[in-house]
Amino acid sequence: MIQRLCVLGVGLIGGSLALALKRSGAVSEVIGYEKDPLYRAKALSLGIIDRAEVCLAEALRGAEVVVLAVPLGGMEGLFQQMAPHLKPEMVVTDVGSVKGSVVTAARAELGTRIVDFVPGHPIAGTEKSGPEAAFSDLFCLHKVILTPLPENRPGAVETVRRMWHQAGAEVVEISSAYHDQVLAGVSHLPHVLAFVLVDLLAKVGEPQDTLQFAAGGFRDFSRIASSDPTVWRDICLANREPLLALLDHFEAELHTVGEALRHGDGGKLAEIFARAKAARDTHYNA
Ligand SMILES: NC(=O)C1=CN([C@@H]2O[C@H](COP(=O)(O)OP(=O)(O)OC[C@H]3O[C@@H](n4cnc5c(N)ncnc54)[C@H](O)[C@@H]3O)[C@@H](O)[C@H]2O)C=CC1
Ligand SMILES: O=C(O)C(=O)Cc1ccc(O)cc1
Repeated sequence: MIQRLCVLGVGLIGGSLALALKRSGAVSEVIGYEKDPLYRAKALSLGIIDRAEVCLAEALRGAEVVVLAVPLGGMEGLFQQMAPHLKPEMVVTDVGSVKGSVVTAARAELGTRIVDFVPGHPIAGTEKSGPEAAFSDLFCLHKVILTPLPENRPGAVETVRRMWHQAGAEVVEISSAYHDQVLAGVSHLPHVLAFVLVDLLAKVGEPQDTLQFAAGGFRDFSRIASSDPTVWRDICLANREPLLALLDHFEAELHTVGEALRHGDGGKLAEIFARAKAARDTHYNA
């Protein structure tokens, strides 16, 4: 049982974690540190947090576990501001979608307290944001990736592992470098593609005219283009190297498709489409 949890950034992910832990009885009290006054009030009225603090030192006081749940661009500043207020045995974790940049910032700012910072990333979310979008089931049966550091105190890793387990998630551990490479492919590039396609369609015609003719496939593919632009700007910048490498690769593959179309090469198109269908079916329909 966590006696006091401090959530920095009470939006979709921070809010959902607080609700999940409250529902399972895994936390006694949740303190919220949230920069947006409207979100602060909403999180209180929805019962996501028990107390809102506008002073970071006050928010951290007496917390057993601190969770950074702000967009990636805000992580380094928070590490810097929180460092003087961290007490021994206070466990700190984050939910950022990129791990290398968060680990670099934590190492730069936390000094010896790095032993109790355990990087994390729930592989669950939606295209919505803010406390009103939070719900207690979000992490049920979803994976949470931890990328523990060699410096970590084993007890700190165990505390974070137990917290996510109590929120309903399955916890796995991998390295932060591998995490960032894999997530560039299964999450970051797909979001970029969805944003770019919807932007392109919006530029060439009035969306209300053209989207009325879209079927379910377009709705499925484009849903993530409704995600928060700040959150996604930060993710792309934080993971720019793996994302750029993959984008180059993707451009080359698109060029191959373009050439096949230009030459009426149906065999090539069918070969690519069949390989993709087999890979997806094997994973989802197994
Ligand atoms: N959206 C998603 O589906 C997922 C997001 N993540 C990660 O979770 C983190 C949060 O994302 P969301 O919950 O989606 O965003 P969100 O926009 O719903 O929540 C972020 C909250 O942090 C607050 N905030 C921003 N800067 C702050 C600061 N310096 N101090 C205090 N509060 C601050 C915002 O006002 C907002 O309420 C991001 O790092 C993102 O990469 C991880 C998994 C899934
Ligand atoms: O909306 C969706 O389906 C997502 O893909 C949510 C999501 C967004 C960011 C993450 O780091 C993890 C999951």
